[in-house]
Amino acid sequence: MPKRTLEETGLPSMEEPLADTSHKQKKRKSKTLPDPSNEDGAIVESKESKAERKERKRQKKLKKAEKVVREAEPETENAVAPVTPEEEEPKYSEVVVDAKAAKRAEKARLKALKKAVKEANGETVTNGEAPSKKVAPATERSIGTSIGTSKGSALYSENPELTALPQTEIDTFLADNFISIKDPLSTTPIFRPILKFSYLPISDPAQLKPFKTFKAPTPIQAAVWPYLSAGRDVIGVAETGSGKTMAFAVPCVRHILSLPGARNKGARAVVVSPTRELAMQSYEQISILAKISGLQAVCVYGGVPKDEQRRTLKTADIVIATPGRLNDLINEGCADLGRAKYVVLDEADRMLDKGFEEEIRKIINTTAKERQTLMFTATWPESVRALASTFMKTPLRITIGDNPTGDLRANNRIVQKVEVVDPRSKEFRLLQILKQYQSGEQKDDRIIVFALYKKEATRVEGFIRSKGFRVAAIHGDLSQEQRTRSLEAFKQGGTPILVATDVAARGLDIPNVRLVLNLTFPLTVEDYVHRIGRTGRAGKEGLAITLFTEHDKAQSGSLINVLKAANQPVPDELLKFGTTVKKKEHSAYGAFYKDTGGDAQVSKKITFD
Ligand SMILES: Nc1ncnc2c1ncn2[C@@H]1O[C@H](COP(=O)(O)OP(=O)(O)OP(=O)(O)O)[C@@H](O)[C@H]1O
Repeated sequence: MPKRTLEETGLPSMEEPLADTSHKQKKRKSKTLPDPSNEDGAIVESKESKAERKERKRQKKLKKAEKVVREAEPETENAVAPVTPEEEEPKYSEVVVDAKAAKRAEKARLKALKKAVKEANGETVTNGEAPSKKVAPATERSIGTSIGTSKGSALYSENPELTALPQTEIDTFLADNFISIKDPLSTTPIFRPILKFSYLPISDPAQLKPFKTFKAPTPIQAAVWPYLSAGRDVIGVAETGSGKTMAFAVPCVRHILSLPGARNKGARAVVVSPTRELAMQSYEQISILAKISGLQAVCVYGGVPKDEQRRTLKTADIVIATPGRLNDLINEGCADLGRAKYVVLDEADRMLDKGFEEEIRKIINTTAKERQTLMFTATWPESVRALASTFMKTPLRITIGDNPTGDLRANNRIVQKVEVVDPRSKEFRLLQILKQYQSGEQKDDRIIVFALYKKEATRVEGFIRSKGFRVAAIHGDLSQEQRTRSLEAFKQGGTPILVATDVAARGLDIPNVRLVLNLTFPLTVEDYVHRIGRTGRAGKEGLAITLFTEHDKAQSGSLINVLKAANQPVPDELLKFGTTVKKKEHSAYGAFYKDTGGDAQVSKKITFD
């Protein structure tokens, strides 16, 4: 296994101009020769050479510190080649303009190195401050900004008001929201969560505009923003509807703004989404932030002509895309991601699953080597974890919810009802439920009915319409135009019922969906969690009804675990199908089985403003 280099740790490099004193060393030799003007021929040191001796000692110290860092770093399988600075990155020598400033900077660098060494050893660096069990003291946090950053990328310094908050407030926030931060570089969290929008490291207050209707950052936003701002690779796992899009969008814009060079000259960041509709939705949200800062975004997805996408790709700073069309455009030479250093996989477990994995690998291989890679999702099965790490550099995993191991959890504000039914009585029951939830004052309430197959969705849509309900459908047998029209009609309220396949299971953020009805159970329980996550979003309550038949019994164990973890009732008929959980299989990592006995731990409710 290759050893990690110091640059991979994000620590300042010995190769940087300030540390390069080899020319001085040569000079020193010539200056310490006997001085001909000195009669006894003794070696006389000039004032300058004293300074140089100091410099040599300092260099020795630095080397020693670097050695300790190297030895303290764990070996990782996904170690990558040292970062090569890009032409456009600022040269350290340009930043340091005079000798005094250079000295100061060098002193700070040495201090940072020492602290990083201690951190790498798992020691708490207190620097005179009271040590904390949960979040490192402020001085250490600011040192941490240099860890894991790609060269020249934006560094994060904590807002002084946040630094001044008592540690108890931080601890309470972390505990109340079940925020777990697993960092291979530090045993204690380096950064405090950004508890208020005003603590965000942004210079232009106009950038806070999109948040004016929100009370505070959601837990995932608060927890990931500092780390993403510091340039770290992050896996963010948080329940459906908890604001993950803004969690990666805000640091994305900040990252691009921190880069030198002109804007609107091509891709600096790329966000990959599994479905066209989700890509469009993320594009809309990201565009709002981007425009405020004079940045341009483009949405690249299949099923529509390429011309406009080709044209916009030439100038757009942020590319939001589905994998197939993006690869098409890369192959055509119309999408150049060579300077994209901020790479996001949204719905990451889906993107790493069979079918998408190859596409994703191709895309990531065309992005900048020294990129920052982010993965966000509400479900993080073991089957993709090892694969994910091959794309990332010492990633942190930030999990929201009382499942620090990243177990499957549904949103706790969703009431989940499971009815075990005879497959032949499903349509009858569907009709009963629609009548119950779409009568009188409730007639405009939004309901999503999930089917498994495209043909099934077409048939169910026709059946519902024949009973006099206003209904639209979204699935892969429809043209993109029809899909967009259906979704728009559902969002606007013209058709309150939407029949969908799993193309609509993930990510779609449609306000006030009253009920999600699973007419046919999905292929995986992860998909179940995403489907029901279309209701109960942004802190609201939701309802999901699932018709479960004997055909779905292979999933009963996993479903029972999800129900129990969310403190939901488990019908006896469901228990009869058994509690064995078949772990998801990945082509590269195989399957294994686990009998849980259905005793998943019960999770607690997380409050969400
Ligand atoms: N800080 C906040 N406070 C309140 N609402 C927010 C906040 N941030 C985002 N939201 C809103 O929460 C809703 C859900 O956000 P988003 O779609 O990003 O969720 P998500 O976590 O990505 O969900 P999913 O896992 O289903 O993709 C959106 O309507 C968004 O505008």
